[in-house]
Amino acid sequence: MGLSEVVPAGVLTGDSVMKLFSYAKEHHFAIPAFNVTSSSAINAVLEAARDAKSPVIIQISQGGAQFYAGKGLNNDGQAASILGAVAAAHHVRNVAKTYQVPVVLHSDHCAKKLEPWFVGMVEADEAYFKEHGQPLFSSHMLDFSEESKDHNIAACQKYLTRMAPMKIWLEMEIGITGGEEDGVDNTGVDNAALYTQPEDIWDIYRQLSSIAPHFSIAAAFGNVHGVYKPGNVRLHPELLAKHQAYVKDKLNTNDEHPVFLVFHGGSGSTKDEIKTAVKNGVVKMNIDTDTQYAYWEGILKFYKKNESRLQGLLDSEDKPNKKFYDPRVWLREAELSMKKRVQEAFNDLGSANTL
Ligand SMILES: O=C(CO)COP(=O)(O)O
Ligand SMILES: O=C[C@H](O)COP(=O)(O)O
Ligand SMILES: [Zn+2]
Ligand SMILES: [Zn+2]
Repeated sequence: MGLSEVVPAGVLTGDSVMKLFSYAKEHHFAIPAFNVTSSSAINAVLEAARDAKSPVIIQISQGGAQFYAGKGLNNDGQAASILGAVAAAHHVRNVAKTYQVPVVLHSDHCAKKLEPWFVGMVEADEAYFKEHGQPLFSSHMLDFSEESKDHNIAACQKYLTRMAPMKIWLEMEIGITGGEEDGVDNTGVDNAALYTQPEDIWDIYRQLSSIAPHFSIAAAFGNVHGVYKPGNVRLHPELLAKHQAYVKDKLNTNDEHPVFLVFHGGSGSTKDEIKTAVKNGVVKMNIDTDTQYAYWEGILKFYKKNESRLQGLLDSEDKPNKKFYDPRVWLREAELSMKKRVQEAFNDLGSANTL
């Protein structure tokens, strides 16, 4: 049975999200999550998913959401980031069905200082739920990994309880993703925090599963946002096996992978690292840096190829250059280049041809 018989096309919510992640775990593949900052990037991701016959996760960060609404807007109280996230969500909802792929619509890292952004999105979910019987988003990430473990878990419990009636998925982070995210600079963080312990996973699993089953854990195994010189990042996805075994033992279940795990900092990872992570129950891998670069590279190549036609309104023979500087032309090159990198991720994670 293909995935298209299990979940519908378009934005998934509630039980469908659980069905998708369970199906992925059962069939040993994961779904890539791409950060987007514009409708152009969203369309590129959807086009790639359609052509690769893959489900896909589209996610927006707080900064990405602010950009989506417009950097010219005031972001006091996260107003622009809330507005942008809602606008992006509506764009995805409006077009996803026509691309005929199942889409998980997700919001990325939300540190404590950005909490009003999270609350604003949940309010939008509640309003949408009142009208349509389902939330606006499929899932949200709450990233209180900078706080104490108890504080982190308590915050997740609070929001999971609020989201449970709408069956919104919650992704939480424990341990720390190195590098940078939304102005949180984790470049100098203590090494031990980059690797989560199995006991921590169990504490989280125990305390969240008592509220609702719709949650996943982004456990740190050396992950870093961004791409660095080879050798600088030490990823240990094999550690994830220990988490699964520990929870399996505590639960006394036959399920080899009781925990839904998330892989942050997917860019620059080797095919082997990705394979090992998926083998150990990772169902979602985030990719931003590599697709950002791919998008840019499309423009770079286009510019180099057509440099002489991109210097003014008219060329040296006074012929119009309109066909070269029209944003639909060079942004399309960006989209096609991004599409290629997105499709590479479907292949790496095994989600291609699962529909
Ligand atoms: O984890 C990510 C977004 O949350 C993406 O990380 P990369 O930019 O390293 O791919
Ligand atoms: O958290 C990491 C993602 O790559 C989002 O990045 P951003 O905060 O620069 O939008
Ligand atoms: Zn984080
Ligand atoms: Zn991340």
